Amino acid sequence: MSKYEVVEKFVSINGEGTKAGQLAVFIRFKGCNLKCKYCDTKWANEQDTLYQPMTEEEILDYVLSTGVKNVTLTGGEPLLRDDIEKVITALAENNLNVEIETNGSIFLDKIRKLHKENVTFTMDYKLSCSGMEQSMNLGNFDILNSNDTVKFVVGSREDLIKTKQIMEKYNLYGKCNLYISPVFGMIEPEEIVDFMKENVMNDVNMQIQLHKIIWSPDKKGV
Ligand SMILES: C[S@@+](CC[C@H](N)C(=O)[O-])C[C@H]1O[C@@H](n2cnc3c(N)ncnc32)[C@H](O)[C@@H]1O
Ligand SMILES: Nc1nc2[nH]cc(C(=O)O)c2c(=O)[nH]1
Ligand code: SF4
Ligand SMILES: [Mg+2]
Repeated sequence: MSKYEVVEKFVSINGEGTKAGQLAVFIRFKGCNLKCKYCDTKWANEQDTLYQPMTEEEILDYVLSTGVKNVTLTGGEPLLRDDIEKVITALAENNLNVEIETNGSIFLDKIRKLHKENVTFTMDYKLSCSGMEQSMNLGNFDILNSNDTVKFVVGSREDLIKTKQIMEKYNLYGKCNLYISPVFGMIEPEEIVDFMKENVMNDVNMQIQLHKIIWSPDKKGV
């Protein structure tokens, strides 16, 4: 049985997305194929970062031991491993709500074809401030459904303008949950609200990462 490189596992309040404010178990996997300029988890992607090798069974046992029904697979980039579907299937078959935080560069078709209703994507669309926009797999917009989320992490007005353009170009309003999130400390949340009001952006959610308010913004394990 293959082992997955888990850099941290913890229970916290989900600070982001449609389940923000709810308890969730986090499994953070090592390594990423992108290098977003703003990444708040760079440490998880360094070659020499320590990790706990865990089988899918050990991951499942840990999640079940917490009694928490929401689980977020994140990283780093959780979908880097070809066999990650074994972890996803094991969790989904135990009636857990499985959220996959993914960076938008990996085609989601294979995981969607598992046909698990309780597996949802929270997919970033990387904007200019990340420096990774060219890595986006635009085919994913045809795969996402109303249970999924596209998250736009914005660091500037330019990013906000592009966000609106992408939402319109790919007709995302009403198709899936839409979230705009500030790059922490890089843009005032008020600027996002003003932009949403200026453009009457109905059906869009503005978020602030709750865990960076509850704890110190760079605290691990929360
Ligand atoms: C650390 S990433 C891991 C999952 C995946 N690699 C991705 O980027 O979606 C989890 C989420 O944190 C967001 N994030 C990373 N650094 C951030 C920052 N400095 N401010 C706000 N959000 C940030 C990412 O955009 C992503 O939505
Ligand atoms: N509390 C908390 N909620 C989160 N939601 C998504 C996270 C992530 O890093 O993917 C995250 C995180 O790092 N902490
Ligand atoms: S894709 Fe996610 S983990 Fe990778 S560098 Fe960007 S924010 Fe960090
Ligand atoms: Mg995080």
